[in-house]
Amino acid sequence: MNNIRMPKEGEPSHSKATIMGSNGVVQALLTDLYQITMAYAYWKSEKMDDLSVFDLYFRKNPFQGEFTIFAGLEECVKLMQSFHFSESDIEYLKTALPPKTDPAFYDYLGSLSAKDITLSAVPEGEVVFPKVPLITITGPLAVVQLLETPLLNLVNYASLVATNAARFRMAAGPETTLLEFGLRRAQGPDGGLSASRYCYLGGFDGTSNVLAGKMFGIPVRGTHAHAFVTSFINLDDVKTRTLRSRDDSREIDFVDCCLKYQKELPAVLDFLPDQVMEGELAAFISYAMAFPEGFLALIDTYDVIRSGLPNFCTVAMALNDLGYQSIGIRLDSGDLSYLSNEVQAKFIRVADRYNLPWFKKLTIVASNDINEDTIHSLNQQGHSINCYGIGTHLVTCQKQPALGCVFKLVQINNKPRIKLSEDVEKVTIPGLKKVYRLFGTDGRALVDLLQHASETAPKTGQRVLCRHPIQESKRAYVIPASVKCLHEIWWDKGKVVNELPSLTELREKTKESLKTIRQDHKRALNPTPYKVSVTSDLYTFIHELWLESAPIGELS
Ligand SMILES: Nc1ncnc2c1ncn2[C@@H]1O[C@H](COP(=O)(O)OP(=O)(O)OP(=O)(O)O)[C@@H](O)[C@H]1O
Ligand SMILES: O=P(O)(O)OC[C@H]1O[C@H](OP(=O)(O)OP(=O)(O)O)[C@H](O)[C@@H]1O
Ligand SMILES: O=C(O)c1cccnc1
Ligand SMILES: [Mg+2]
Repeated sequence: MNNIRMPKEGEPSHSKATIMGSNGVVQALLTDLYQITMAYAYWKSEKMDDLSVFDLYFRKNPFQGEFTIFAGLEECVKLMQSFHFSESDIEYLKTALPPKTDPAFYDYLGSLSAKDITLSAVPEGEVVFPKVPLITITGPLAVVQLLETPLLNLVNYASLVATNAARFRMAAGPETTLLEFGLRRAQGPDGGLSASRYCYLGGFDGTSNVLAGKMFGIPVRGTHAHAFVTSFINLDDVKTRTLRSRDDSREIDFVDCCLKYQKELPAVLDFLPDQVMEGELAAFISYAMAFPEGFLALIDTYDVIRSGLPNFCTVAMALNDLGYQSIGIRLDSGDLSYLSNEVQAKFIRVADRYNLPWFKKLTIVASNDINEDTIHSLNQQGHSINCYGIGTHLVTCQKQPALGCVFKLVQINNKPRIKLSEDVEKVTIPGLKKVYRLFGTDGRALVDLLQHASETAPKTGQRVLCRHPIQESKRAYVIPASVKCLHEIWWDKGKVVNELPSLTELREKTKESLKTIRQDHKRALNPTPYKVSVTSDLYTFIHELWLESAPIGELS
């Protein structure tokens, strides 16, 4: 069945890592040229094996929000598994780098792998905040440098679109079905596939993208388009007229049955039979005969109230005579609040007149350029929509098309490094760190705390001073009711060392993680920023290194 239905318990039938195999485009050459030129210069200066630590993090939450969903980690770990330069990669690089490049560099490149890399990261699907290292990579400088671009590429869009999806989910509420319809508008084929995958992770229920269904086990859902309706001119276009009942006991002339209801229903629905479009009725009959168990009709091709809705009810009642319950309708234009309420009111009339309670619960799908604000506005106005089909705004993240994750060197050969900036928010937090999330007694997250890797972990019930990393006066004592170390190691010594959850598990994780975040951090309008802080020791250390690294100016 291809029509919309609620996902069944246990769907999708998704198996772990094997079918989620990394995208073939993700490979060592999917990097910026400057990573390779830097690798050459590191190699020439014999720095390539310096033990480096890089943090991947973002500085600002997207969509004027105060939270982000971390996504893309599985693909990052898979990149570690596959990272190497093939012979043909190296042949190509010989043409791209200057002719005087030392040929021994190519032998070095050919020998590289991620076997000496350690990747620690926040679990995928966790809610995360600015400045917190989402991923920390430790390993030989040249290799880690080469990983910068693909890692950022894998995390930025995945996290952005997962966050967007989570925001749509929060706007729509937990009971509304959310379907991703974005493939046609996505940024290319890979953008489309990633969108489907990470929108599901962020809380969508299904996708229209069939390849994403096959690759990732996401439930595939869909209705039909206006073309299907406009391709039928009149009832002569219905070639087969008979349909068997659901229990297979009888066969009737389905078109005649529909015409019987077309005569009967005006008394219930107040429509004029001569105003309904015959071609639309023919289209609905044909679709219903193809999918009698899953009939859902797009009713806005001509006129929702005068034609689409009466035609749907006509066909749905005829199907009911044969024991089939229809699924519902889709609206793709007009005032979605008004129209959905009108449709629901008419469904109630039919339900009451024919004593068919399920008619009150038919699915009302709304689509057409829907964004987060539209959903909030519809909620305010009142509506009867119980399913949204969302494409363009969701997958292109039109409200904010990029997340600004960066990848910064924080330590080299055990020496912490700092990158200064005129913009204090851009100053890096030096050194190998640990990240803890401190929770209150209500189970809600209070603050994230960064500290030196060597400091002892904060303890439940013990007061800890949490300082703003930059602003001296901003600090607070926190007594956590519980403490969680946010990072886990996923890749070490050439092996995946942690179980990679299935996509369904990641979706669940996202939902659970969001529950631990206070509502005021998640609200759509002017949300409260969540606090990300550092320990006193780390604060002092940052500021000492800052002063050490900033030359003193002279006024003359
Ligand atoms: N009640 C509503 N409140 C706020 N926004 C709405 C409401 N109903 C629909 N919208 C949004 O308003 C926009 C209307 O789109 P548009 O101006 O293209 O008209 P349309 O109804 O699609 O017309 P058509 O497709 O027939 O040209 C869409 O983005 C839709 O999501
Ligand atoms: O509006 P979106 O959020 O992107 O959702 C997907 C859209 O794609 C389909 O039609 P399409 O936009 O191709 O044509 P239409 O505008 O004429 O309906 C569908 O009817 C939706 O309107
Ligand atoms: O199935 C649908 O209704 C659908 C799929 C993609 C885009 N718009 C609508
Ligand atoms: Mg459209």
